[in-house]
Amino acid sequence: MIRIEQLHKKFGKNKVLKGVDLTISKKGVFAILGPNGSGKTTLIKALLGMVIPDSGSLSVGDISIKKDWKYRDQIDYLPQIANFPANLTVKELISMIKDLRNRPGEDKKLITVFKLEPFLTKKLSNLSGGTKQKVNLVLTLMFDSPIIILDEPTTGLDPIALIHLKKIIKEEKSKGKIILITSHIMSFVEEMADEIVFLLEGKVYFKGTIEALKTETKESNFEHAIANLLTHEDA
Ligand SMILES: Nc1ncnc2c1ncn2[C@@H]1O[C@H](COP(=O)(O)OP(=O)(O)OP(=O)(O)O)[C@@H](O)[C@H]1O
Repeated sequence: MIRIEQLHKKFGKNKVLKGVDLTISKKGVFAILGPNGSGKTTLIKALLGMVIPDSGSLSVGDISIKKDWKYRDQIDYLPQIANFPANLTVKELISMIKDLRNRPGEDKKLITVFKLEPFLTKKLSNLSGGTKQKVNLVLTLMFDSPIIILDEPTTGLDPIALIHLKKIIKEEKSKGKIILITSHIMSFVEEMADEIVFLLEGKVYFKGTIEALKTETKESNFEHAIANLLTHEDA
């Protein structure tokens, strides 16, 4: 259960979140969408305690974020840009993250799925972008937490890795988890998301299923339905 009420956040004069209300009470995949700079990452970071809101309340699993930081242990988070320590090997990084989280972590299956064995002893600075993203995914998905937050998970992935990622997301969903995803790849969103949360002008402009969005915008095509929301902004 995630509950966000009247969340406000500005950076200097830039008011990014202007009263976001969002409740997610059931399992499923929720796509946080919105144009560049609409505050998707800021919202996610607020949920993780990495951005301190100016006002509003956030709770995860009935625990208010302000009162107790232990809630973070329930969340597995994939950052949009992973800044890995350049001189560590993949193996060293995986073991460091396990130590930091003080949890065992099921990395072996993920390493096999993403074919990372040949890279385990390689330094992170020597990996390609897509391989780094696969490592990023292993670090996130190895801990079986009830909430998963993936910020642009498809970045740099080849088609085979993408198929595996989609399979993993579906498996995690079937375990009853809440999965939040941001992505600009509409085909990925359409295939994966149970609900869309569309941020615009600092608020949740639309929340509902893809079918509901299509009905509301009178568009049978998902990409056009999203574009329709944006056209309304310009109007
Ligand atoms: N630490 C920060 N300091 C100053 N401004 C920031 C900071 N973080 C984000 N912003 C600004 O807040 C706004 C929202 O950024 P955010 O990264 O949340 O958007 P986004 O919806 O995730 O965008 P994108 O789709 O491009 O990833 C942008 O104008 C950004 O420049």
